[in-house]
Amino acid sequence: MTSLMWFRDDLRLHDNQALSRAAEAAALGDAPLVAVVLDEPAYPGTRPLGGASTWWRERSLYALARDLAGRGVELIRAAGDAREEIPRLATELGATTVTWTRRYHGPLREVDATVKETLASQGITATSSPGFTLVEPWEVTNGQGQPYKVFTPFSKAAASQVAGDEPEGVPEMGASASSASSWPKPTEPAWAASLAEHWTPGEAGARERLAQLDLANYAEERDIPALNATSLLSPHLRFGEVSPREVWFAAAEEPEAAKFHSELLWRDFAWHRLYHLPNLATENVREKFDRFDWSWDDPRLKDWQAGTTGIPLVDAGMRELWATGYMHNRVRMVVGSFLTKNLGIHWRLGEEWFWDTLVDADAASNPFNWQWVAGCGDDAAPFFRIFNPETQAKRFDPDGEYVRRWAPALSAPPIVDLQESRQAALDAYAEIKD
Ligand SMILES: Cc1cc2nc3c(=O)[nH]c(=O)nc-3n(C[C@H](O)[C@H](O)[C@H](O)COP(=O)(O)OP(=O)(O)OC[C@H]3O[C@@H](n4cnc5c(N)ncnc54)[C@H](O)[C@@H]3O)c2cc1C
Repeated sequence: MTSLMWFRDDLRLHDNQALSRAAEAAALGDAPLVAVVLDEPAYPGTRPLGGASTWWRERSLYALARDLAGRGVELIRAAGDAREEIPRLATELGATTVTWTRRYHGPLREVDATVKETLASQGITATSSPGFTLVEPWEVTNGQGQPYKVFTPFSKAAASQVAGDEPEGVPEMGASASSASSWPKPTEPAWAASLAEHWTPGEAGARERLAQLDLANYAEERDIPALNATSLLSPHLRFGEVSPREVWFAAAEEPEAAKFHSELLWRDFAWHRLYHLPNLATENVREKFDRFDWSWDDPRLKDWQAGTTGIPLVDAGMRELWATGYMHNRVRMVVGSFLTKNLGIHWRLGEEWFWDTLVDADAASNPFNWQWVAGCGDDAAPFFRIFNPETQAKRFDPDGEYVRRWAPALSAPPIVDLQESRQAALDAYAEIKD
């Protein structure tokens, strides 16, 4: 008789509703609580984690295994298709219940539904809990019962539903003694050495960031990339090392929480859209963009990736990304606009590079924001809004501090003329405009 907790993108002990339910089931049945993580294959319609995310996950799992061992709970690691592995493990461990936090991408929902059915056929109860988003994606609908396509009405409806109940603490897990974790320490690939200087993956690192949350100047300074004015919580939220609900409540204590709450709701909106559009990473939301003449084989993609375009703000952003696995949001918009409009390269190639290199790469926020920048998403920036990187630099990095930090010496001349390429993009758009 065992209660099995299956950890996925919820690598935390605090405010983990699934873990609390699993611990309750263990206490009720006077049974041990056992935890498992599964290295799953890429199912059709999903893709393997990128390099930076894999780096992060390994460290986060190491931290989780230690935290659980400190409470006497073993974290088991297994690999394979969840539809076979979870029922097999549950039987092997004599589990009567299996508990997990819900995931919202269509192909994974199908996997989870099959796991649930198979467990039920074996007489094992499967329980799923919310917690990855602030509100369940299907619970926010407009007056006609339809999903939202526009952020502002979505955010109003979602904000009114954010649960009023306080985040939960760490559940009592019933074990009398802590044990040493035998989880192997992850090896540090040479390419990732600089990532380790910037981040502490795992719940302790997430809680430290949360404790530092200071929103006093957030609304005015969040767009200035040289300042550390944003929370830097995105990778911690991506891996569920802190719950969005806990972040929401912590922010509510701060002055001027509204702007920050609205950013958290953008995350929920991206998941709302992915829930309803499972092919968000591969298909233009607005179909007329299927006729747009984006390039798939422009050699300048390599300059963009390497931060050698000769455009200072773009190069600084791409180098920040390579060095840290992160890029400031304002600069993400600038490099995205530059790639898709000035260089005319397909947004999917930019999205794939971000997928591989961002520590916060997530299946909803990344394609959603790329489609937003490229102009082909719902509620996207209009295509003709082409960011001029020089004007953006004057406005948001007036002293050049951010550019000096990441791209102090620029050798190459610009690979594209900003004015000419802007006009070419507008002309290409006129062809598909209707
Ligand atoms: C082209 C592009 C790609 C992006 N890819 C990702 C991605 O893969 N993963 C990701 O988490 N964010 C992505 N973003 C959104 C945003 O850039 C990051 O969430 C933000 O920079 C994270 O920094 P922070 O935690 O300090 O943000 P804060 O300003 O402190 O915001 C708090 C939280 O709100 C959420 N948030 C803020 N802005 C957005 C947004 N535009 N969309 C969705 N959620 C948001 C994040 O969870 C963030 O941690 C992308 C933006 C662009 C323009």
